[in-house]
Amino acid sequence: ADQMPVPHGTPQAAGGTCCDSLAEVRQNIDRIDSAILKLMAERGTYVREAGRFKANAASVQDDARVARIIAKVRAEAEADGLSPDVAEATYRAMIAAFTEEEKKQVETRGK
Ligand SMILES: O=C(O)C(=O)C[C@]1(C(=O)O)C=C[C@@H](O)C=C1
Repeated sequence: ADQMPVPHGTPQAAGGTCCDSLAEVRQNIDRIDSAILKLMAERGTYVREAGRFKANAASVQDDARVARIIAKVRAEAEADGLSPDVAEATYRAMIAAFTEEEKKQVETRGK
C-alpha cells in the first residue's frame, strides 16, 4: 500500500540482485534478524560464563574491555561496509543489556 509503483534508483543489496519489492526487502531483513538473534543467544551463554569468573556484582562491568570491543567493532564495521556509528550504538546497547543480566546473575547466585 505504501510502496511506490516504481522504486528510486537501482537495487544495491545482494550484489545488485535484490530487491524488486519492499516485501522482498523485509523478508531478507527478517531472515538476517533470525541469524543475528541466534548469535546473540550464543553470545549470551558466554557472557553468563564470564559471570562465573567475577567475584561480585560490582566487578561485572569492565569499562576497559568495553572500550577494546568498541574499537574492534568500529574497525571491523568499516572493513565490512557497515557504518561504524551504527555498529558502536548497537554494541553499546547490547553490552549494556548483557551487563545488567550478568550483574543480576552474580547478585543472585549462591556464594
Ligand atoms: O568480558 C567480560 O568480562 C564480560 O562480562 C562480557 C561483557 C560483554 O558483554 O562483552 C559484559 C560486561 C563487561 O562490562 C564487559 C564485557
